[in-house]
Amino acid sequence: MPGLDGDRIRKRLDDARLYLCTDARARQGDLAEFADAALAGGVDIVQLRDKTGGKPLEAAQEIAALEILAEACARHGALLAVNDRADVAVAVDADVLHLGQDDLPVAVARRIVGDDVVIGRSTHSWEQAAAAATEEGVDYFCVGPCWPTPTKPGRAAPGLDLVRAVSSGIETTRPWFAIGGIDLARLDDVLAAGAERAVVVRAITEAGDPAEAARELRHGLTRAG
Ligand SMILES: Cc1ncc(COP(=O)(O)OP(=O)(O)O)c(N)n1
Ligand SMILES: Cc1nc(C(=O)O)sc1CCOP(=O)(O)O
Ligand SMILES: [Mg+2]
Repeated sequence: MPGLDGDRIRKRLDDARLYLCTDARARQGDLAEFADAALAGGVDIVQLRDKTGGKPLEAAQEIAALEILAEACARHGALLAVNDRADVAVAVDADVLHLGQDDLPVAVARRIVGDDVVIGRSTHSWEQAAAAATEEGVDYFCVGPCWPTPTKPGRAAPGLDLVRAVSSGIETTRPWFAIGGIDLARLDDVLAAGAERAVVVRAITEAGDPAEAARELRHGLTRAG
């Protein structure tokens, strides 16, 4: 929720279970309606991630879409996340900035966004996850892909083996999320591997009923603790 201080954002991050990444271009004008539905279903964090056709959004389009998502997140008490760009996160007063291994270094991003934005990191190996669990400036990390996914073509999947290894072998107070190929049918396997939080794209963006899809996923995650 834009306007929260870092402590409150970190508390909400701790409580978060279901994280949605959504595009904007493919939604053809229904971004607000779609976001409201997903949030009503129980999504805790919404990230704008639009790489349709392999091309990121232009900054002006990205900010316009983020303003729509910011209003929806404010209506539902959810956190707004920006992907990749620290300048855009500042521009829209986002709660969260998500960085991959090839994005801005965390220390550089932290200097740009300050302490009241939480920073997340993608990880795809034990070494990267162990680093994200301790690196200064990182608030949460993601582990995956759990399965190969068309949403991130070319990204080799370490699979649930990595989720199991992180769950049993990395002691951290930082929240971490499983990602990649997760849907309702696979959720029990993700939970059994030791994850308590999940990031999804298609499981909600491609659902006929995004509110119901989010509700079922959130229910599964809540049941697991
Ligand atoms: C919550 C979340 N987790 C992972 C990613 C992937 O980040 P990255 O590896 O930088 O790839 P792109 O999404 O930027 O293509 C993410 N965006 N969000
Ligand atoms: C954006 C992204 N990052 C990943 C990672 O492993 O870091 S997997 C992924 C795509 C996840 O999409 P879906 O839920 O549609 O499979
Ligand atoms: Mg990235």
